Amino acid sequence: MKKMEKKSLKKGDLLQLKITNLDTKGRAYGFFDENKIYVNINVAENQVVEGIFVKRRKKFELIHCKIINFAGRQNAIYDNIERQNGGCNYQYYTYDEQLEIKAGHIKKELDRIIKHDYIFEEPVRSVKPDKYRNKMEFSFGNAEKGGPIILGLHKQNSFHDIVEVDGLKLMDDNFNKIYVFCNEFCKKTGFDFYHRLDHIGFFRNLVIRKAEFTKQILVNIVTTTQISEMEKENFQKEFKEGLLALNLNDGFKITGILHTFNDNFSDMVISESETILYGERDLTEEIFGLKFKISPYSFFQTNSRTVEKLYGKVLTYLEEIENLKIHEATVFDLFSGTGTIGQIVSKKAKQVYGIELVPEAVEKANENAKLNNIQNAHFIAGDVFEKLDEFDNDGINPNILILDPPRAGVGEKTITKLVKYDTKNIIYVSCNPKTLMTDLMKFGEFGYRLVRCSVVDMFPVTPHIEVVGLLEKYDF
Ligand SMILES: C[S@@+](CC[C@H](N)C(=O)[O-])C[C@H]1O[C@@H](n2cnc3c(N)ncnc32)[C@H](O)[C@@H]1O
Repeated sequence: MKKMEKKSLKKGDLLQLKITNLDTKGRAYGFFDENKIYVNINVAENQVVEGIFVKRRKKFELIHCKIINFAGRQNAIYDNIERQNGGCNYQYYTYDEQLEIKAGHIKKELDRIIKHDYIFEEPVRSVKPDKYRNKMEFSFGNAEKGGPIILGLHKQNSFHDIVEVDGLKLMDDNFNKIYVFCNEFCKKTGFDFYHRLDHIGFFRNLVIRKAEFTKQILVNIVTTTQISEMEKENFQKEFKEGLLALNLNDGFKITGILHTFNDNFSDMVISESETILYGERDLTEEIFGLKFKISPYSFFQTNSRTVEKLYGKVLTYLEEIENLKIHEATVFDLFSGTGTIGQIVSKKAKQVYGIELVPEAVEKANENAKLNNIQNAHFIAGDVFEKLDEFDNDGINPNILILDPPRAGVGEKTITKLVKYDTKNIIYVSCNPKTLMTDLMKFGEFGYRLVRCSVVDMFPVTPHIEVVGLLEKYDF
């Protein structure tokens, strides 16, 4: 490898770097003169990358990278080399390697903060290592400033640039067909994409969701209202007809087409108003023998086939808690989304109460409970921290807490409130190891410690992984 003298390493230099490892966020790095240098493409250990050396936010980085030595991993390519998007950080690793590395990261982090014995179980594999996503959210934009409109994902490490993703292996063949159609269709309309800086333009996002087990697909096109009535009618008609003419595989059908309008300045996919162009607005998924209506904007785990393993783990931990008479227990399902965990658990427990921030998800949770003939699960809308007081006022106390917070974690303020229930056990489902660690430390201050945990790989090829932990209160 061509090496540079330490003193000559300066901004703009061309450098060749052998990759040492991937960090917990899936970013690859190597060392040059004992300095850690990150690269801005997806690569694996021992591969050699060539790029331009820069210093950004106190970090050393190589940009405009290309791989010049694949270290025998060339055949493991998961996504197009040039594209580098979709979060496919582990695209050069075999599935076994991915799982080992990701589980290893979690174990290392836990060992850093936990000084007692705990059980770290065998990692739970994703049912499918690719084509597993049940939701894809694309953006309209251009590949480079001034370029023509395209539909795709944001290029890795770029706020503005979009890359086309035909063939991305995170999505299945039906999603790809729909994506390709929409990408071509938008180009033919002659309408521009929404430009964030001057707030002008029409196309914003495309969201495709599916219910894996009932074979339903919802296509949701998100635009501004910057279009005349006549243009809108034509657009909607042709868009709908084009989608319905697609020949989908494996018995899947488009059961809903939605046109969402969003004139908000925020970059999030927000619905200010909607028109249903075809069929149903909601999807209905079936897991654990229960039906779940999912509205276009409510949370649902993105890997449907592995979700039973994740929730199954919660159920197993619950059933195996010593001295918990589960049939007599009141369970709090906090951060409950569409009420999936609460309803699955309700078959075992006496009562289940859920709290969820998104009112539409709560509406669906209660509707789903009715649909499934479940009478002992109730969901309320609001912030967990605030809404717990309502249960207190009604004299409702949990025997066990199940927490499945968003990436931000549970947080100190809410934990301080939760520990007052003095439950012997807490089950914590985490999608973000960083906030899991801070929350575990906080729970630790109140006498709770992790007794066992399991990582469940819901997101192959990406750096993300779910962790299910069982906490127990011990006597000081
Ligand atoms: C990881 S999801 C879990 C959802 C559900 N348990 C499931 O598996 O489908 C986290 C949920 O927490 C909700 N949420 C975020 N912040 C919240 C808060 N402060 N209070 C209540 N719910 C919140 C989100 O809307 C989201 O539905």
